[in-house]
Amino acid sequence: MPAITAEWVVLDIEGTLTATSQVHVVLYDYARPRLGPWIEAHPDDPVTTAAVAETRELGGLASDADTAAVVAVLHGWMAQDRKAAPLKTLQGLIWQRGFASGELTTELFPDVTPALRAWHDAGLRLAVFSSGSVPGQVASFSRTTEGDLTGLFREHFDTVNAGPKREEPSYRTIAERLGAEPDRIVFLSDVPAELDAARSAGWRTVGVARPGEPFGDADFGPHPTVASLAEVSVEPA
Ligand SMILES: CSCCC(=O)C(=O)COP(=O)(O)O
Ligand SMILES: [Mg+2]
Repeated sequence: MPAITAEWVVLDIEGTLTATSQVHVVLYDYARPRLGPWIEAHPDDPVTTAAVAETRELGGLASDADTAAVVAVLHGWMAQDRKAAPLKTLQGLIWQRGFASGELTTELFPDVTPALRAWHDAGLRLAVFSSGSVPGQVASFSRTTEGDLTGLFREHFDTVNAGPKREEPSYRTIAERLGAEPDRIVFLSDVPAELDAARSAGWRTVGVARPGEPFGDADFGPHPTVASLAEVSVEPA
C-alpha cells in the first residue's frame, strides 16, 4: 500500500482495533443484565434520565413507561445491533464501572498497539470515531491487555458529538473540530459504508478487512484495503 501523508489518523473500534466479538459478546453480555439495575439505581442522574427519556421516545413508548419496558427496547436494539445513541450512552456508563473495577479488559488485535505507538511516536495525531460513546471509548482504552492506552489518543468522537458514521456531514464536523484539511485525515474502518462517507467528505481512507470479521470479505470499492495495521504506511505531513 502506498504511503499516506496525514496529520490525523482516525480509527474505528469494532472490527478494526478489536474483534467484533469483543463488543458483541464481552461488552454486550456485561451490559445487558446491568441496564435495568443501572436505570433503577440512578433516578437522579441527568445523563441516565435523559437517555431513558430518549429511549422511550425512539422506542415508541409512553413518556412514563416503566424500566422493564425501556430495557426491553434497549435489549431489542442490542439484538439488532442498532447503535442508538441512548443505548450507547447507557452502555458507556456501565462499561466505565466495569473497566474501573477490573471486571472488563479490552483485548486488541496483536497488530494494533505497535502501529498506534509507532504513529503516535512519529508525530501523527490519533483520534477515535466509534458508535461507542466517548466515555465508553476512553474507559475501554484505559484498561487493555497492553495497559492504559488513553494517552495515545488526542480526540474522541461518537454519534452524539459528530453524527452517524455512515453520513458525510459527520466527517465534515470532525474535520472542523480537528482543524485539519480533510485530505490530511486518514480514516481506518472495517465498514465500507463508513469509508464511503469519509471519502465523500474528502478524507483519505483505508479499509481494514480482517479474516473472520463480518466485513472480512466485503467489497471495499476504491478504498485501499489491508488485513492488518502493520500493512498501513502513514507519514506525518
Ligand atoms: C469501546 S466503546 C464500545 C464500542 C461499541 O459499543 C460499538 O458499537 C463499536 O462500534 P464501532 O462504530 O466502533 O464499530
Ligand atoms: Mg467497526
